Amino acid sequence: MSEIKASELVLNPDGSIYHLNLKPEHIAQNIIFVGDQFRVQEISKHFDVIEFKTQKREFVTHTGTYKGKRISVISTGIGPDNIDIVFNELDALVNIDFETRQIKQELTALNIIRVGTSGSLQEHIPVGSLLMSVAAIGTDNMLRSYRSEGHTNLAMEDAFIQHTKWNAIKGRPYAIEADQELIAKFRSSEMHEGITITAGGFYGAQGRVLRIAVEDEMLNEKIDSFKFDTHKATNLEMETAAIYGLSKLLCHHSLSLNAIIANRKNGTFSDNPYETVEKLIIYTLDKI
Ligand SMILES: O=P(O)(O)O[C@H]1O[C@H](CO)[C@@H](O)[C@H]1O
Ligand SMILES: O=c1cc[nH]c(=O)[nH]1
Repeated sequence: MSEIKASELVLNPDGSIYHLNLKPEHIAQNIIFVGDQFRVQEISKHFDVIEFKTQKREFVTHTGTYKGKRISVISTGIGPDNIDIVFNELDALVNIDFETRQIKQELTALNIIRVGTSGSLQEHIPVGSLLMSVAAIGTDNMLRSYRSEGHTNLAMEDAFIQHTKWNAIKGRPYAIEADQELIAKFRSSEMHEGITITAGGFYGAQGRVLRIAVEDEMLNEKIDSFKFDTHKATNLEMETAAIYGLSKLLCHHSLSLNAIIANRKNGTFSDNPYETVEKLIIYTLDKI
């Protein structure tokens, strides 16, 4: 096997991976992703001990233990393009030997839980709710750079395209399920469940109009009435489908949990988003 070149697997002078600034020994097998870098400390403040901290750009990592369980919390920043960076670098940390620059014979699967914020599309899921993404549909195209055939749910993609009369100029949405064992572990009566729509932007891509007209002004209403099997499309955010897609391609286990801070149906935004995020953090740490 030929070695992966310096231009492809980029390491810093100290041997850490390029953007995340991490070496293999710095990360746990259980990982929590957050978007906002300041949310990392809101999670690690609950740890018994923090053994390691680092930051480069928006990528902050704290590794420690919570009730004896080793966990790393990593901020991804905003959007699927950032997930591409974080996911590939995390996978390299566990599955590529940095000395030989070869893929390891024995691969490690990470458990990744996203603790994110999101906007609900449904009247019955108000701000302040918690929601688990049982599946996600990405409208951002990030996964389409990879050979994703055979990994995505074609039937769900087709149903979504048909239901929304999706304009092909925006690319083909990709649909992926969450890890079934993690769904079972995190399920409870406190948690709504639904299909999350991951957008490549906060404004036009989520149907928000300030000064520029959107390509399809009815899109959110069409998404709001989309149902596949037993689940409805419930919420919009910017990372989940990308996480599920790369997890599937690289054989990791992922689940995305959402603190609902906006309700697009009735036009409301939470007065106290941090309270809902804190509720989700406690919920996650107690189940992980
Ligand atoms: O709160 P985080 O985790 O960043 O998640 C949501 O908030 C950001 C937009 O404000 C996007 O990243 C979206 O997915
Ligand atoms: O509406 C929302 C709220 C949070 N994050 C998003 O991406 N969209």
